[in-house]
Amino acid sequence: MISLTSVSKSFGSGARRTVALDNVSLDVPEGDIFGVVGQSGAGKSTLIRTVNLLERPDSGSIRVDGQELTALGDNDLRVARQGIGMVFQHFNLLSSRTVQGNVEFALEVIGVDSRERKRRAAEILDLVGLGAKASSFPSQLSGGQKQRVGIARALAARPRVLLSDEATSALDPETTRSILELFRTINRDLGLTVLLITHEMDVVKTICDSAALLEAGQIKENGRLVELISTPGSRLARDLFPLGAIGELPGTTVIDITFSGGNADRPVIAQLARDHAIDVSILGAAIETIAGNQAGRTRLGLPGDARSNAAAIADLRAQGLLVEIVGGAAA
Ligand SMILES: Nc1ncnc2c1ncn2[C@@H]1O[C@H](COP(=O)(O)OP(=O)(O)OP(=O)(O)O)[C@@H](O)[C@H]1O
Repeated sequence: MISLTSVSKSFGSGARRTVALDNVSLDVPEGDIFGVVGQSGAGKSTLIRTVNLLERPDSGSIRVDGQELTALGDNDLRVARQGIGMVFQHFNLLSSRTVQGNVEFALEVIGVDSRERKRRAAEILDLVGLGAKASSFPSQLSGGQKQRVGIARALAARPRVLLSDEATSALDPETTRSILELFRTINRDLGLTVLLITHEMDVVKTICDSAALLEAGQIKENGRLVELISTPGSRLARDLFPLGAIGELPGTTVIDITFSGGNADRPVIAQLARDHAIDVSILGAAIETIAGNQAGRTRLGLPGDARSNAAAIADLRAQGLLVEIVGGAAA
């Protein structure tokens, strides 16, 4: 649905040149909720702004819903942008207009007539749960309600794609959850493809089907969450199940076991004790529901070095479990 191919963008020139996007290629499948994560300055905002050409890339191609946007003239681009809604961190509402007026404004600028504007705005405000606030002004709303107006406005032109630029970053955890649920509803009921950027792993964990890790303008990892969590060494997977630092454990091999889907309920500890006579220490555990599936990571301490635990580790791997040796006694 969204395809970025070899997209690069830099700002400034000479010694002051900053490369914000460095040869980025990314495919967001239709109907997906796709999260791009990265630290401050990684290039997330620049990336999402290139998708509707709010930021024009220096090179590369951008296809949305089958259309090559960089090849379009101004008029065609204006029409194509109607298919791409955008939600912002700071809502960007018009303070002099009511809630209804803010949503209608999005339709006014694309030439929808007054009666149809009213009808559609009322329908969308109901969808986002703000029907009762139609005649309030933004200053009379909570942060979460303001963001619902932002979402209603983004949906007004009936887009096929929704871009979210840190939409929940200014909201408290409970409000964040309700807005993320709204994204999920919109995605499911309207079939919208959602591309969001965030610096919060919790957002990815809660609603994303797929994610990409952006670092210094480059995509370092990218894929469906269910696949990433069973990819050895995945940093995204590690961030989804943070188990903290590994302390000093003399004479112990430390392993992380990742469970997902069908193997989430294996009694591995009992089995290690029974089949290999190992006294296992549990050093940490994180269980989450990722993309609708239960998944988790358990950190175990096994007495002895990696070589003396080789048979037990091979046994776990033979059962299809992802086992990573993350620390421990030298062989
Ligand atoms: N208009 C601009 N002029 C100059 N430099 C810019 C501009 N926009 C972004 N940059 C630079 O490009 C890099 C990427 O910025 P960007 O805002 O895309 O990162 P980000 O990951 O969204 O960061 P944050 O999470 O802090 O918003 C940064 O080094 C930033 O300073």
